[in-house]
Amino acid sequence: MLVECPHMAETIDGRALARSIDEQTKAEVEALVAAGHNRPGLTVILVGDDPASDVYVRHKVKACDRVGMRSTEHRLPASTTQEELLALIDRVNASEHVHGILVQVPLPGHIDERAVIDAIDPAKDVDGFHPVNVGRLSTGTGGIWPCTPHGCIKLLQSVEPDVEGLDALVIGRSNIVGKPVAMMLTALGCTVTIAHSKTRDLPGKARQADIIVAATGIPEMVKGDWVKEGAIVIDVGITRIEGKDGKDRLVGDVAFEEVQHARAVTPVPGGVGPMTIAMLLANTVQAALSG
Ligand SMILES: NC(=O)C1=CN([C@@H]2O[C@H](COP(=O)(O)OP(=O)(O)OC[C@H]3O[C@@H](n4cnc5c(N)ncnc54)[C@H](OP(=O)(O)O)[C@@H]3O)[C@@H](O)[C@H]2O)C=CC1
Ligand SMILES: Nc1nc(=O)c2c([nH]1)NC[C@@H]1CN(c3ccc(C(=O)N[C@@H](CCC(=O)O)C(=O)O)cc3)C=[N+]21
Repeated sequence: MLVECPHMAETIDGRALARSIDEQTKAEVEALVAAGHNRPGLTVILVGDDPASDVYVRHKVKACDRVGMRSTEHRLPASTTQEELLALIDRVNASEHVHGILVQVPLPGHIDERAVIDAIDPAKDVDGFHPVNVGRLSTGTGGIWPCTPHGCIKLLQSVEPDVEGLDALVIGRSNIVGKPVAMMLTALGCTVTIAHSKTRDLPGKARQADIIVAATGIPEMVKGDWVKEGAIVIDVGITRIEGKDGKDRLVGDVAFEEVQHARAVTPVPGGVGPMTIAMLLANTVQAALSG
């Protein structure tokens, strides 16, 4: 008997794409070292003992090893003062072995995140959060691009290299994901709508979109009937919830099973997350090359 196979969306493999970017990064690291440069190095600063941040920091340090980069970790107690943190940033700004600096966010409440980001040398700001890099992205004048949004764009372009003229909906307007990804899509020629918690008729707006980037942190908020047939869906959200078996599992902002009429969709885990780390390493090599 012939069974009609229902149309399935392509699941975009973020791990595979991250691996291929890592290979390129590794080759660039070795080329720099062969040319007599200091081995590219990343410093990760973690304040406090947030377990989720701890996992990410360990992932980052392991990833540095894989591509032959130096990595240093600074784990500071939650009681660290802003002055102490700023003094550490001054030191790593000045170190010739450190090409990239990442201060894990969120920071404890008594530390002013803005002041900390502003203190990082923009040339070493591999998160792309410093106002100089934000300004460079928004004016199309280079700079270091933030990792998660850049990873989203690479995933999108792996299915559709030419997005000019397409309608894109970005859900979320944070400085680290929503705003910069909207800026990148605009630069590529998309017509971009930025939605957030005050947006009216979000499902209606989503149905118009050729591209949806969901970055809210609300598990499975993007339902099947929000997504137009043939759209491309990039799921940035990561929420840890307790599964039916009592074990933790990660869910995205998109109801993955319901959007199989899309052209392509990124999974969680295995989509944007691994790409974020690959772009961090790529940014560190970029910083080492220009330093
Ligand atoms: N894969 C990765 O590498 C990364 C994943 N993440 C994940 O991405 C998600 C977003 O992160 P981040 O941008 O930092 O989060 P923020 O909490 O800073 O921003 C969330 C955004 O979603 C909007 N929002 C909240 N509720 C709704 C709603 N009901 N309808 C529409 N919009 C809504 C908010 O709107 P408003 O501004 O009006 O409040 C806000 O703009 C999180 O799950 C986070 O864990 C983040 C970074 C990296
Ligand atoms: N200064 C700063 N820069 C950041 O880039 C930054 C940050 N602070 N704070 C926290 C968020 C979150 N983030 C992630 C990175 C990798 C995965 C990742 O690798 N995720 C895997 C799963 C990992 C797991 O199993 O937990 C995946 O989606 O497949 C997820 C999330 C970076 N962030």
